[in-house]
Amino acid sequence: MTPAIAASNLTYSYNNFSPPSLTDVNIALPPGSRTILVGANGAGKSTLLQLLAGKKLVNTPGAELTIKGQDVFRNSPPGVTFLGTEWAMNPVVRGDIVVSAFLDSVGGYRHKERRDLLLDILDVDLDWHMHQISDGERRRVQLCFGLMVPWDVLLLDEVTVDLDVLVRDDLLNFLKADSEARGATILCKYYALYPDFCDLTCQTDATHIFDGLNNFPTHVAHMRFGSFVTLPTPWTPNTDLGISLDTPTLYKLALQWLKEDRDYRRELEKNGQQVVRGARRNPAVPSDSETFYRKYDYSH
Ligand SMILES: Nc1ncnc2c1ncn2[C@@H]1O[C@H](COP(=O)(O)OP(=O)(O)OP(=O)(O)O)[C@@H](O)[C@H]1O
Repeated sequence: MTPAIAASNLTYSYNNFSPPSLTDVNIALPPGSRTILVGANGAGKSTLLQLLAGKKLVNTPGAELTIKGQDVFRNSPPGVTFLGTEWAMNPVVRGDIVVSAFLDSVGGYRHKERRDLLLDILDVDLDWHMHQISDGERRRVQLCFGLMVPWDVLLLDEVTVDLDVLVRDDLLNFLKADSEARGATILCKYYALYPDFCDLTCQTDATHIFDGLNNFPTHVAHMRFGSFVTLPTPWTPNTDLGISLDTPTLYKLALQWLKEDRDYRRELEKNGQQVVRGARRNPAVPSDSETFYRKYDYSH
């Protein structure tokens, strides 16, 4: 079966001076899967999503990046939706335009049923003026606009971050049901802004009132320094991912992976293979600002 999303021999650098942001990435995601990418800040998650969306050209010899079997840059496949945060910065969507007029102007009438369902889920007021709403409200309008056209592959980069918890949960349930009903594929970043509802509502087992993020993915994957430490792997709360979790939830898994990332990085720092992060605490060495400002000190 042709994978919905595939990358092979993918190495990518933003410029010639810095190390690659992705190194030899090889993944294949089946149609209908919902994969969550876990990894520390800077691991390469957004870079991968943007490359898959065809927003940047990969020019490494031998690298291949396909969606539904088609090259994402040279032969852009139809039915791919990428939703990223930069949309909200666009002056057009911050202008004095009423939401109903905005949605009409982008063809909302062609997808009435999905548009209306999304308007309800995302709790959007059609009379809002785009320049007078909060970031989270603007994000809801973006999601309504971006998701009303049925997609085969959905690439989500951080767009659920500023939704309130209830709207986020309803949206995840919609996305899961939609992907199951149409066999559509989702790839997104994991954001641990708050624990899964499962963690909040019960301590001992996985039965809970809300589905939350825990039941959303079919696959989870772990990225570190531009590579996959764990390739996309089928996820159920009982999945054996080589870690011991008494009540495995996505939140606990992500926390454990991120701790491993930090330990790994600190080990590299100790061995001099990585620039040391955090404050510089050697008192014998004045900081740059101290050296500069000492000459202005009154006591001198
Ligand atoms: N425009 C850019 N120019 C140069 N390097 C970049 C640029 N954008 C990202 N990088 C580098 O690429 C690496 C991967 O960044 P990326 O944004 O893909 O990480 P991420 O996993 O999505 O991080 P986060 O969770 O913080 O959003 C980082 O080391 C980052 O410094």
